[in-house]
Amino acid sequence: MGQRLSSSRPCLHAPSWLLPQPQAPPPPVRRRLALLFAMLCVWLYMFLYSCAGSCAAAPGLLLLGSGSGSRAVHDPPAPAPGSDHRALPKLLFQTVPTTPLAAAPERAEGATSPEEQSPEAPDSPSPISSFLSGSGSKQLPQAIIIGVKKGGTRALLEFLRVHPDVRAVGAEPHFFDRSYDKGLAWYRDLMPRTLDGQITMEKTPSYFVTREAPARISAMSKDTKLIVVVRDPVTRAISDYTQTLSKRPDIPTFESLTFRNRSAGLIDTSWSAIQIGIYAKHLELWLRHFPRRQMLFVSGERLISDPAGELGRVQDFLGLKRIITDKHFYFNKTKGFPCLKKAEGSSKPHCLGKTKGRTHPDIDPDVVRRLRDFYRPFNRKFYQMTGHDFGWD
Ligand SMILES: Nc1ncnc2c1ncn2[C@@H]1O[C@H](COP(=O)(O)OS(=O)(=O)O)[C@@H](OP(=O)(O)O)[C@H]1O
Repeated sequence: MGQRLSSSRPCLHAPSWLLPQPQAPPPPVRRRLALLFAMLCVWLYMFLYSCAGSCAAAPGLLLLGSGSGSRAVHDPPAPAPGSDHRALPKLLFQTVPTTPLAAAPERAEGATSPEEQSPEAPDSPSPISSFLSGSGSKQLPQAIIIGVKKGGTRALLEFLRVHPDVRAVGAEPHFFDRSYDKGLAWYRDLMPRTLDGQITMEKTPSYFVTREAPARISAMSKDTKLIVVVRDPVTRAISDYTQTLSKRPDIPTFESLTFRNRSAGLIDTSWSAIQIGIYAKHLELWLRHFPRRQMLFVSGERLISDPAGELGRVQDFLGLKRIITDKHFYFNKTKGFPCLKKAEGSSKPHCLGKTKGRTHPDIDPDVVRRLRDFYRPFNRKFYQMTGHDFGWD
């Protein structure tokens, strides 16, 4: 273009200084402008591309949003000496009460923390992602984090959402336990839009202990992949209690709630904080509807000590490219937990909210020991059922 301009000048048969000043900037400037424009286009393209699957989390855009947004063990379970192993067979074959936790006092005040419904976990697509996913559609989830309460389910979902091929509803839908009568169309409408190749996910930790959930999820799709984040049941129970205590500071002590009869050493298995941790019993019901290969058990402890390692297993299980790696995490000393260097749809570091990673009250070591003895046979059974020793004993 620069050449054409200069070659046209002699045609005017006039000295160049007599010619009118050129309208367009000199060629190098135009070249630079063109380059700048091209770079802007590339940047814009990359921005829109990265937003297609993730801008739902960009708070500034939400207002404009239009939609809703080891070791393998094969040994037989061996009850430890002194443990309450008499309870094992009975509990394993007992049916879990209908929506058991809903009936428990802890559930009355809501199992979900405010975080579960807060904008920290938004699920509405941004205008940009809506624009780009105009061809996208809402799908029923192909994978669900079904539990366990206080296992680390929020951390797992927030970490997974970094993956461009994962779209997840932020709040807990509680469809298969509380809202099943609303129907699958209602449930699907809660989901974010997805493009081809993207996976739709949700997490509701109470599903794991809801008797009807396995059959209901299987009726939706037998192929649904199920993820369970499990954590030492004793620590889990204390975490559960800590959450309740934060809302109702007047509740009895953990120690007194633990026992039906303390001097007789009888553990109160009707207390949901205790019952949820009998993982083997709950798992039995799931295995009646789903093959084990369709379930992934994530260690809540390793999710803290090695988040990238656990996320690697989860990505493999979901058939996703391993995109989330160590590079995505840093350890935040103040929080005392791993955090994301960049949250989904943001360039800022992101730790989970203050309801995650609470300080637990000190519990009488004797009660902790008794609980460890109580859970040991159930844990062993669980290791055997899952093929993984989670190392809680
Ligand atoms: N990265 C990171 N940051 C903060 N917290 C983390 C993280 N990874 C796992 N955890 C643990 O997650 C526990 C809460 O579990 P859930 O998210 O499943 O709780 S809930 O059932 O949804 O209420 C929470 O339990 P508490 O420590 O008892 O608060 C944490 O220990």
